[in-house]
Amino acid sequence: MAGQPGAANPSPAIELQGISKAFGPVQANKDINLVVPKGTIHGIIGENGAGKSTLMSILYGFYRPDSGEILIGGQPIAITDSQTAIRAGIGMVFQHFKLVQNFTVLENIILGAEDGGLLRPSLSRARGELKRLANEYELQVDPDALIEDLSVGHQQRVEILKALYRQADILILDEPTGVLTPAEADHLFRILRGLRDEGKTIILITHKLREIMEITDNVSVMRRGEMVASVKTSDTSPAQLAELMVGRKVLLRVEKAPARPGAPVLEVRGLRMVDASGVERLRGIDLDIRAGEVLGIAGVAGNGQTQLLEILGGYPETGAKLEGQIKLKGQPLALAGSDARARRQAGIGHIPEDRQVEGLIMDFAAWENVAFGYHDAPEFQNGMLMNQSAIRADAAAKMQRFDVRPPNPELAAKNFSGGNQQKIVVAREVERNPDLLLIGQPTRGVDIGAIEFIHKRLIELRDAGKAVLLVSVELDEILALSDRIAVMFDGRIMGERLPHEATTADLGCLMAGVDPATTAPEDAIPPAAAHVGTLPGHTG
Ligand SMILES: Nc1ncnc2c1ncn2[C@@H]1O[C@H](COP(=O)(O)OP(=O)(O)OP(=O)(O)O)[C@@H](O)[C@H]1O
Repeated sequence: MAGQPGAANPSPAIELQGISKAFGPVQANKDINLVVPKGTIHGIIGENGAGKSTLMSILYGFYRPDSGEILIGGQPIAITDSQTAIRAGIGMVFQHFKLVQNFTVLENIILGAEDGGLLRPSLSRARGELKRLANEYELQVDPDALIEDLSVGHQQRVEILKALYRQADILILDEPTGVLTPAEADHLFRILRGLRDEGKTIILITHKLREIMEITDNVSVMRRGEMVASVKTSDTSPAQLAELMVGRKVLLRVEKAPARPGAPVLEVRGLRMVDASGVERLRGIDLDIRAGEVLGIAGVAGNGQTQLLEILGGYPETGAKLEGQIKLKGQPLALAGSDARARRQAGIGHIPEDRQVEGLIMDFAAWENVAFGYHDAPEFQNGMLMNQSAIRADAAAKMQRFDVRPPNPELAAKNFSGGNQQKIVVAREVERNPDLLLIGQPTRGVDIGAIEFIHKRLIELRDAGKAVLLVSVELDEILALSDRIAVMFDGRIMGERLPHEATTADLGCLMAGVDPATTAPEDAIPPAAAHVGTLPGHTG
């Protein structure tokens, strides 16, 4: 193991000694040692399933370690539950927020703080304190807004405020930028730097090496349950970190030959959608994708991309009104009354943006999820019955090929790490060889080794003459995979570019609703677009 950064510091903020934790046969953490000096930002990276979330859950009192010791500020402490962690000054911002959706911001912030006997605030004192924290840390949010009405970026602010309200000195953030726009990610980083500069200690779990290089002081690498290195960020490089994580060299770019587009596979004309509350989400979309090409749709989340994928995939939002035409290989597809099953049978595969809600049934075993939507395929039938052993064998083979870890088809989907859940969905859809693959945020929460793998599979599908519609908020990913790029803004396609002629500034303008081709140069770059050039990504 490389030298522990700051090991000479007499009382680091956090010290973990020999932490181990098993879940049945899976050794999620194995004899982990970690030292995090006070007042630093410490990155933790590692492949999906490496054990990062387990380690942080131990620190936050969700799991008890099987063995090992935790020291906070030099003092040994038994963190038996999250109230103990909170009292020890630890705050956690989860990947999937833990806020009560139909409570207000203020209610969420004080919720739980009083049970711990930490603070017994009157509502007006709490409101005053919240205002002070929000101003001090640039975390403005309306205290009376309901959580369900806030954007994900603002919900995350509430999570951070909640930790600060409980006087956290140590803040753990698990994949905080996965759901943020580039501008929101920049803002978050400014806040984290500010917190560090006033002496708080921050642990950041991320798969994005660019973020590690940009914001952390030290970085620790986990592989298969073990801590394999802890280094000063300025002494390392993305390529070295990638190799430490995966145990081999990783291509940090996509290799592909020029596309050879064939006949049109998908033709969309004048697609409009008004949602159940009367908001027009799609305002007349026209697009074409040919066999053998990837059309990338760039855009800030929330500009209609989700609705487009859902409509094409056959499950528009309940109560939505639709208009327009969709043709698949020249055949019109019904807009009304369509369903996901019919679309699959017609040759459309779909990897939805939110794997936990739409891609998987979390309580079902992996083998059931690998067959999900395809269980009536002839090879899975045994007369009138489902051939469960064929489905299990098929799932095991696909999980093996996609390197899902652990490769255990009997494990419930919820017990796989986030990235491995995504691999299960990708394996299911890609291996069906659809004529058209719809794919939303394919690599959200996925480690670099798996990104390399998923990108390769998508290009192979393209090279086998299939059409791919890729929606991603990661501009790096759009630029690396697409043969053509369309930018969506406010329910419309703002413009189309070829990847070699697209610049991030140009795409950023389109993403902010300005077409530089039709706008005077001095007006061309709106402030929101200026952040796009610093989009956090994986390549160094
Ligand atoms: N409650 C559980 N029951 C069974 N196995 C579990 C449980 N929680 C985690 N695991 C397993 O422990 C291992 C470590 O998982 P963990 O979630 O800590 O990984 P991670 O590094 O955070 O991954 P990711 O980057 O995908 O979020 C994985 O093999 C996972 O399947």
